[in-house]
Amino acid sequence: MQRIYIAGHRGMVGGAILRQLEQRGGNELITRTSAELDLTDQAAVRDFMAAEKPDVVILAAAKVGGIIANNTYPAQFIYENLMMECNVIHQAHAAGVQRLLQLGSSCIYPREAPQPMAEDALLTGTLEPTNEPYAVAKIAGIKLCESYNRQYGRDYRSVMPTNLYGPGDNFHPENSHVLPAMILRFDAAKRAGDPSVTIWGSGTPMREFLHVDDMAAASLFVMDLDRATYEAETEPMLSHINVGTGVDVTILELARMVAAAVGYEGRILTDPSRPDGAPRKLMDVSRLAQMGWTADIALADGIAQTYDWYLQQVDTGAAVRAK
Ligand SMILES: NC(=O)C1=CN([C@@H]2O[C@H](COP(=O)(O)OP(=O)(O)OC[C@H]3O[C@@H](n4cnc5c(N)ncnc54)[C@H](OP(=O)(O)O)[C@@H]3O)[C@@H](O)[C@H]2O)C=CC1
Ligand SMILES: C[C@H]1O[C@H](OP(=O)(O)OP(=O)(O)OC[C@H]2O[C@@H](n3cnc4c(=O)[nH]c(N)nc43)[C@H](O)[C@@H]2O)[C@@H](O)[C@@H](O)C1=O
Repeated sequence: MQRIYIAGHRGMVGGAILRQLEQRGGNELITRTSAELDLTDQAAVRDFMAAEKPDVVILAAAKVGGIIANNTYPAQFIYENLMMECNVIHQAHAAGVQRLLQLGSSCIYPREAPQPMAEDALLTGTLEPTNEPYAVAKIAGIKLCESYNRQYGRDYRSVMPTNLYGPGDNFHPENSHVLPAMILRFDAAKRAGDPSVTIWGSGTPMREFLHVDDMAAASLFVMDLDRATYEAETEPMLSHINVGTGVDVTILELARMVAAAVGYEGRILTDPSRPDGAPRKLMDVSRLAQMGWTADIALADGIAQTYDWYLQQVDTGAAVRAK
């Protein structure tokens, strides 16, 4: 039995990891909401780690949002993420935690990185400006883990997810990521009988989408690897692993898929006044595949399942997260 602290257990990814660990059974799971433990508060995190002394920490808490949120609140994205990473990683070390898994993001890679983007593309070029502050914080997270491993012999691992979606996502009209925003907008247009739906940007950027249940499974797969296997695959100085499907679509293709899942038959218009962001960010997932993990949930199935979940929330009057 291990005592596992899941930071961010009410979020989309943390929630999925919590569900899978609960299904497994056999471990003691430790959780705190942000109201109970603000991870940007160094003293509070120090006291928590010292009192709880978990065996394993999973860092799935972060300041998260789509392209407009990243571009509108850059100070919050860099400050809160750096603080959470520094506090959780350093105080875990100070409390003797030997294994930690943290989540980064595919936006750590340069805007013009060769596609698909392999782990060693890190720090080889200029970042996408719309999310540079968030990406810098996520790169710092990788380097924190690498540094504690090098200096103190810790076993701190980093997974770099592609764009994620699924139950528990944030359905805010401005601040969310593209997939929940489209579900919200196409569903509302269908209900209102609107003749068209407008999506942001040119519709030409390409994105890769991974269902959150696959992401949770991949996170636990990486967390469970024995140290020799993990280090053989990551090399001592390269402590992060890409997680994705290896397949991407254009934003316009995505819009057509969401419209089909929702049953919306009107026109799809684009809005060039909104930013496109990175032209493409397809993950090279060969390392993780070599270790034995590949994604399971096809995008069309995942969208249909997420839309069912969304309708169930709306129909039962349960709150859909929108922040
Ligand atoms: N969603 C995506 O498309 C992608 C996500 N990621 C990464 O995956 C991880 C999880 O993201 P996701 O689940 O989508 O994010 P969510 O926004 O769904 O969840 C984030 C969680 O972090 C917690 N949190 C935020 N600030 C604080 C704080 N100051 N103190 C304590 N807890 C805090 C919140 O806790 P509470 O609910 O208690 O307030 C929240 O539940 C993040 O590292 C993110 O960067 C990477 C790539 C893509
Ligand atoms: C996960 C990732 O998420 C962010 O990066 P992003 O991939 O650009 O994220 P996004 O989901 O917001 O947009 C994807 C694409 O879709 C287009 N798009 C169309 N219509 C809507 C729309 O209605 N909403 C949104 N948000 N985008 C739309 C949008 O213009 C863009 O071309 C990062 O900041 C970074 O934080 C990060 O790690």
